[in-house]
Amino acid sequence: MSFLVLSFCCHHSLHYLFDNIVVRCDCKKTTMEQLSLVSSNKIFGGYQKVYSHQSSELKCKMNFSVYLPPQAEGGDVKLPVVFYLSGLTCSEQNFITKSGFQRYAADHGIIVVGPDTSPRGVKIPGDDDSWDFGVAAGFYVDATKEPWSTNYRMASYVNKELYELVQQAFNNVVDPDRIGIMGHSMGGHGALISTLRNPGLYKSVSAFAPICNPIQGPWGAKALGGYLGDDKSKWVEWDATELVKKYDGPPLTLLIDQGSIDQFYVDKQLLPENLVEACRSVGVPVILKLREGYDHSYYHIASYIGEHFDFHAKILKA
Ligand SMILES: N[C@@H](CCC(=O)N[C@@H](CS)C(=O)NCC(=O)O)C(=O)O
Repeated sequence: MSFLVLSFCCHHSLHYLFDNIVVRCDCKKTTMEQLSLVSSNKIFGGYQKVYSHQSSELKCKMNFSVYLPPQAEGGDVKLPVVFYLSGLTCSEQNFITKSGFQRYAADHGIIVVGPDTSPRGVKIPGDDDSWDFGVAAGFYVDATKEPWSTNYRMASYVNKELYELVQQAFNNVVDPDRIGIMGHSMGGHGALISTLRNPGLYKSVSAFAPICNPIQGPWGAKALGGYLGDDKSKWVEWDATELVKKYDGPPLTLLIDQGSIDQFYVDKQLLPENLVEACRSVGVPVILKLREGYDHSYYHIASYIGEHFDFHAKILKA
């Protein structure tokens, strides 16, 4: 069973232009010399690399992955970039070792960047007590509640620090006007809120089994309460279903991919139908693919990652 929902709207936002100018003026330049190469492996003609760097937003050392497709060799052509945000319990490794995305990134000539899922090694009491909060569960928000607010700033890390770093360190091959984002589960939600909160920053967005309406599910309530405090009026600012109702940026189509027997979908942690309903109510185009028999794992992602690269390539003109 699969179904498709499409509707259309067209908005423009001056905020985006203004925000972009502020972001670009506000940063220190990052060069390759400030990155340490952790690993480099040739795959499908390109190179899967992992770097580490000292993050100013998270105040700790972080790993991130970069796939440079064969088209990046020589450095004389500017390529699109797609960020990939992973889910709970993941590091930058899961996607690069399990999804097989490199075949499609190489076909289309797309650079792919994957951050870790939380600050690492900062040792906040209780940060590794559970798998759905703290370490490997940063939820791509900026925490405002102590003791998390100093380090747990994954939204600013991804959308400002890493976004700028990639453009600066790989400036010979990155086209700053063709940047998209995708993710899985917690990271699928991260991709959605990063796009909806920063209109125009990402030109294309897709998600596998995303948490779509975290204020309505147990994972979301635990994370948003923990990182933002008890005031639920603050939670809605980080909820994709709530944010889409207020979206006022460049035209966007959301691609959501959901396995039908995913335990977290069945348990109503993900709630994609709520997002589709919200998109419908405001005329934001959304495609929901329900994949019969697929679960929450990387077997689902590996099976459809090629379709997601086709989707991003079409929008980013790769
Ligand atoms: N640890 C959880 C599952 C966590 C989980 O499924 N994580 C997903 C993202 S939400 C994942 O990508 N796991 C890593 C992997 O499959 O490589 C459990 O035991 O129920």
